Amino acid sequence: MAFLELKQVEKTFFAYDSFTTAVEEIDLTIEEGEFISIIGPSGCGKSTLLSLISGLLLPTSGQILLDGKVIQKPTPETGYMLQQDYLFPWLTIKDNITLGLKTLGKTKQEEMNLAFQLLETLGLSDKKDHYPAQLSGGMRQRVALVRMLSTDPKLLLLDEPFSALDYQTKLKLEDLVFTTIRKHKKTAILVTHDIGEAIAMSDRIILLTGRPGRIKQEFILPDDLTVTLPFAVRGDLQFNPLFQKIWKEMESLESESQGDANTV
Ligand SMILES: Nc1ncnc2c1ncn2[C@@H]1O[C@H](COP(=O)(O)OP(=O)(O)OP(=O)(O)O)[C@@H](O)[C@H]1O
Repeated sequence: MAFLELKQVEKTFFAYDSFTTAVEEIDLTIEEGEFISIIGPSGCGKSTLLSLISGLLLPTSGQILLDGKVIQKPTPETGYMLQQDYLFPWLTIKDNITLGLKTLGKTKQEEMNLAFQLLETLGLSDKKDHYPAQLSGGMRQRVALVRMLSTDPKLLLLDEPFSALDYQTKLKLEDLVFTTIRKHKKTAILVTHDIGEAIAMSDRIILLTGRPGRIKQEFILPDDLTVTLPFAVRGDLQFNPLFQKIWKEMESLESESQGDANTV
């Protein structure tokens, strides 16, 4: 049985006099421990696909199964990390990272240990009594990473988590997120506009067509790159040819993209 399975998934958004099919005919299987990136032209349904996998949205047709069970609503089995950190400004870092645990009724010290261990590993233990506004953008995203992992979800959904950061911080955080996710043997799906980031971080890249997004092509990364830190992958001899190959495919898709919503 596959860890995560998408079967003929379609999502259409209906408005009063129009409809938009964001994704269609999505068949995808992801094994436990895999790191997948989803790339594609702007508006092709990448975020919609993550929302469907998270259970925040339901498919119009088709099915999504996690560990053989149909996903029908958001559950603690799935963690989400977004471009914005959405930390609560009135809570300290400690309270922000333990909020999810408290919501699940996990308030014992041993149930909170993972959160505090992660805070330490990510160099933030001296910030636990600070408020989000006192932290830099990179630190806040590290807190968001801790918050996502502290409830020990099986599946991690990363929706452009580095895109609001400056380039240097982004590269450092890529390494940190990669190491943390691999160390905890999590399955992760990253949505990104950055082909380089997809190559540097994943085992496999899924390229979607323009809207409605369908799977156009899969790129399986060479084994040696998948165990190399993202920053070092960017300097590897295999990086540029891979980048060029995917870039060419992306470029051909940009020109094929459809316009806006269809009118009923
Ligand atoms: N809640 C919604 N209601 C109506 N249409 C929506 C909704 N969410 C997304 N869409 C539409 O679905 C399509 C796909 O949007 P989505 O945000 O998933 O694409 P994306 O690939 O993540 O975009 P980008 O690359 O620009 O971040 C777009 O045409 C968008 O306008």
